[in-house]
Amino acid sequence: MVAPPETAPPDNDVLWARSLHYSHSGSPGLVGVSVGVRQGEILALTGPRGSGKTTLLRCLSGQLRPEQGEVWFNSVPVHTMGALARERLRRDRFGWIGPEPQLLPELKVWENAALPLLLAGASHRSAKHAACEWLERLDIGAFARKRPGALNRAECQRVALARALVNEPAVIFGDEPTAPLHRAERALLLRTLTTAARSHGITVVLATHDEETAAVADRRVPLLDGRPAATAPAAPEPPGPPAAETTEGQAACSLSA
Ligand SMILES: Nc1ncnc2c1ncn2[C@@H]1O[C@H](COP(=O)(O)OP(=O)(O)OP(=O)(O)O)[C@@H](O)[C@H]1O
Repeated sequence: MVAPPETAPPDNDVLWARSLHYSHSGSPGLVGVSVGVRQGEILALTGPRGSGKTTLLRCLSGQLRPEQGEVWFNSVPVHTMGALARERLRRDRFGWIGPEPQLLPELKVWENAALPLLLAGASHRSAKHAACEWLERLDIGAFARKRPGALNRAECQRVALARALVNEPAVIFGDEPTAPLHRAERALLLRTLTTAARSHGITVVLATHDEETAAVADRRVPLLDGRPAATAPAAPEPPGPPAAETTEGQAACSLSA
């Protein structure tokens, strides 16, 4: 009998990553990040620009293979999978919503929303049915037969959300999903995403530097310079600024932490 690997993830973590390292053409993106995400949890990866949130999200979702470390989805080791298997995993079990909707302009709205199902080989009829149901739930059913060009930015982002939800994924990854939206649109998208996730038991991992977006999460994992913020090396002491500047600097630090 083959002994289970020593590093197998805890049972209640749907995603689990250990000691991830990744560099972009030699410059460090992730430096030893570990994180576990529980079933049904909404987790926010927070931190300033360039702190490694997107790189971590892409490693967790199988888009990037870490140079070192492990990523597990349930009991499946994602870090040892080949490109094709990771592609299938992403298509069948994961949903993705990025800062731009990235809809195909030549396809109708429902076809855009149905893409993961159509690519997985679902019948045209069942894919259309599922896509239209999600578009209705997200209050954009009326646009199903239009092209994306007829929709505004917030409506397009909701189509992207329908596409992320259409295969009822185990995990949705959101990379700054509210970035292109105004305040009211942002709140609506977040409410829609969290309601859909809670009602369908979908786990959500959000990368964001927006406080309002992070506030919907059950838990936050702050990153800094590609590391968990708590373990990032402290910045060198600046040479003694005037008292007023020190106060301002401290306020800026506490906002970005
Ligand atoms: N394709 C790339 N080529 C080179 N360096 C990259 C690339 N992508 C990311 N990096 C670098 O890796 C580090 C982490 O970037 P990453 O995009 O993961 O951070 P982030 O926290 O998501 O930032 P942002 O909010 O700006 O997207 C940064 O220093 C960034 O400049």
